[in-house]
Amino acid sequence: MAMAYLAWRLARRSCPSSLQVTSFPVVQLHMNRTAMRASQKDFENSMNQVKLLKKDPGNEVKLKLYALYKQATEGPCNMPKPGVFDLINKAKWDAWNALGSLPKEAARQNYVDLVSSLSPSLESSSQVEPGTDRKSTGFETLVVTSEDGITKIMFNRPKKKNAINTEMYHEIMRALKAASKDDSIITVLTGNGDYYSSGNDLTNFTDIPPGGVEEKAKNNAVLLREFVGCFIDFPKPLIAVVNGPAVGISVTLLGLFDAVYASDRATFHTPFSHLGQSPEGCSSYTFPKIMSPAKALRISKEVIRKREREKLHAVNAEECNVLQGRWLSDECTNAVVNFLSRKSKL
Ligand SMILES: CCCC/C=C/CC(=O)SCCNC(=O)CCNC(=O)[C@H](O)C(C)(C)COP(=O)(O)OP(=O)(O)OC[C@H]1O[C@@H](n2cnc3c(N)ncnc32)[C@H](O)[C@@H]1OP(=O)(O)O
Repeated sequence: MAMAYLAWRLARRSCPSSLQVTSFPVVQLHMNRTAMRASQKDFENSMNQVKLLKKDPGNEVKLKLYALYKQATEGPCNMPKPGVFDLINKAKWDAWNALGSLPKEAARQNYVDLVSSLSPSLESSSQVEPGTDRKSTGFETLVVTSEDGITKIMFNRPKKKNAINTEMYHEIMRALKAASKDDSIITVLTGNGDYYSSGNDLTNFTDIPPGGVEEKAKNNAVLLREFVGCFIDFPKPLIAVVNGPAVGISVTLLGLFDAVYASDRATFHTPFSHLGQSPEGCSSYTFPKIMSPAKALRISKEVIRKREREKLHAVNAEECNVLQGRWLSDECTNAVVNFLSRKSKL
């Protein structure tokens, strides 16, 4: 696909030609137990943070925290369904049961992310006066700043071409959730260094859980669906400043932005035939239909997006289901093994 042409087309919201179809690999290597112990530690820290919250987060959030806590510690809902007049326990049962078969690992991470979005440090930062420069700490893979009504989320793994690893997926979701509630008017995503982003970090598929590659593919499909869902539901004008080459999901998500500005170093690459991947980021829906002009105002975005939100979530779910299967194919596994071992041949 001609990169400059796609940059122009994305910016002009017209639609490029067709998408190539490939799938994604899952490689059988050693499980990273340290990473799992760290997330358990984060989980325990978050449970303590909940007790320090300065204000009541409200029943909806408390029910979500309860449900994620139970899912993370006990797995799928195993309580008998309370009677209709047992309102409190029925509400708790409904919240927990709604998580279905969400893996404990994912529930634990979601619990940590939710508490982080409520944590006192973020709460105090949302009280910062407009117009002051604020660099949000608490992110390992991003630099988040907010000034003059603009919250900027900058991918900050320049040594890895801003490849998006699991931590970065969660941090981008957390930053978007905070940006949706802060005092900014618009949110801008861009990259630090010479790349905007080289897309999914291909080592994401190397820490195989006890359930094997099928569980990994399922966990990644759950992560991808939640990640893309954050972009579908983001309420404010979302702007991409593509400062350099963009690859994979960092390109396919652009169809959910309200405006895309491309520097003269920007290129847009979707290596689907090379990696064997089916579309993600709702691109199977947005790319073929992007014709309307970029909408800068929040209200017009809501008018347009609310008609499509349900459809976009359905497209996201279907893309994730297809990807979950494709990630198990030999062609994808070979493609990523070749990438990850390429330098060892030098
Ligand atoms: C769970 C949700 C899944 C959602 C699925 C999404 C679909 C996708 O996003 S598919 C697209 C995946 N991305 C790629 O295939 C790009 C892979 N990278 C490359 O082809 C090259 O690195 C690139 C052309 C981007 C840059 O090439 P160079 O300029 O030659 O730099 P290097 O290759 O030396 O890269 C420097 C450094 O970064 C590491 N790197 C870069 N991109 C990735 C990546 N996507 N995943 C993992 N690591 C990446 C690269 O390995 C180098 O690391 P070191 O060797 O340690 O220096």
